[in-house]
Amino acid sequence: MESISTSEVNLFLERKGGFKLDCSVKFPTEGITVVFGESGSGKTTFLRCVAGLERAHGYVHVGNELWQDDKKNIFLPTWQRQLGYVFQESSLFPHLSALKNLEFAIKRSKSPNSKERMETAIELLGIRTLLNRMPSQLSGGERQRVAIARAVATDPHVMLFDEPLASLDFARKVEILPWLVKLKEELKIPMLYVTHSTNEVVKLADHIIVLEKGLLKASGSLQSVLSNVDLPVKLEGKLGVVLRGKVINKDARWNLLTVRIEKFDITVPDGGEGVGDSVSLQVLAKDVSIAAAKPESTSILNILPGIVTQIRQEDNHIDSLVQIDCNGQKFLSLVTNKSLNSLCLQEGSNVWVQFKSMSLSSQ
Ligand SMILES: Nc1ncnc2c1ncn2[C@@H]1O[C@H](COP(=O)(O)OP(=O)(O)OP(=O)(O)O)[C@@H](O)[C@H]1O
Repeated sequence: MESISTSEVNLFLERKGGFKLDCSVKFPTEGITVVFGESGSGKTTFLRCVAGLERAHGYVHVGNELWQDDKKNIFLPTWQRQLGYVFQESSLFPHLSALKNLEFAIKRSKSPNSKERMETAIELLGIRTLLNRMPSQLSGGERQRVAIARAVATDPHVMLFDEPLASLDFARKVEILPWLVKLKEELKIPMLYVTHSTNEVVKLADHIIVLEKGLLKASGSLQSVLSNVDLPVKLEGKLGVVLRGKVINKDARWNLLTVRIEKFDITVPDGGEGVGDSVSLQVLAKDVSIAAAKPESTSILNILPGIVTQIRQEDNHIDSLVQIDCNGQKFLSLVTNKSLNSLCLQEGSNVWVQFKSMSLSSQ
């Protein structure tokens, strides 16, 4: 089949209870596309319709897979869709060891390379030492890693995750996130990932689909959606952007890290990461301030030159949301209209952006 660079999903469904899903969206064929929204916004319904577990009207073309096209009378049942589905609960067979769970899954898959695939899955999720254990002998996080490996072992062309970390405590979530990052880097297949967790969005999302009451509120790259001042998407009620970079230096004296974000470096508190580690950082609009001239003798460690690219007045008539471009990286800053006026800020103004290192959380 011809290779395409964009996936496209158009879904329309109306439930008796009054819920309506009406969403037409495109997203990339690689990386993690997070489906984000409040409880009841239709995230799980969206995923189930993509998988064919529930039937909506529309069109489902993910990666190179055409699974539904109502105009051409195409609707593949779920078992004919080469997908891996990971649920909130691990759903492992309790009477089978981790290994037997994997073997059971590959027996049912159509992949000719199933043995190789299983090896890859075991490696990718780091579960070799867990293979002989029964699910009851695994921690919640380990169970979920085995469940993800089981899905990967079936040689899926698309991975679908429905809040896979929701039933885990914070420590287990933190433990499993790096495995998901590794999975996305190695597998290079489309992954749709349902969550309402800010931490998971910050850490995993390349692209984001935001649903609100069954309707598409926003979609695009994580950067473009979070830095949009016209239709701001809040994570846990907070506006801000996400920076991704690599640790390039550890300053043991002050317990600080230098993180390289493409074309500039920032300083953040040392959370135990090593040089070379990838980190994701959320920078909240309320923690970013703007100066018209380069601040001297300041306690703020992160100071970057930038250009004001957009300004939008907030409804409260007190603040404005300002978008600043710092060498290709967009920031948002919430400033009072009074400051906006006294600094004579307008689109195109050259400014200095500053944010405290302590306002960042590396993960
Ligand atoms: N099987 C079902 N039958 C009828 N209504 C359902 C069913 N499943 C979900 N709904 C309803 O459909 C709407 C969307 O639910 P959905 O589970 O897709 O939302 P969600 O964003 O995934 O929510 P959550 O984050 O709480 O899981 C809700 O109003 C829900 O009550």
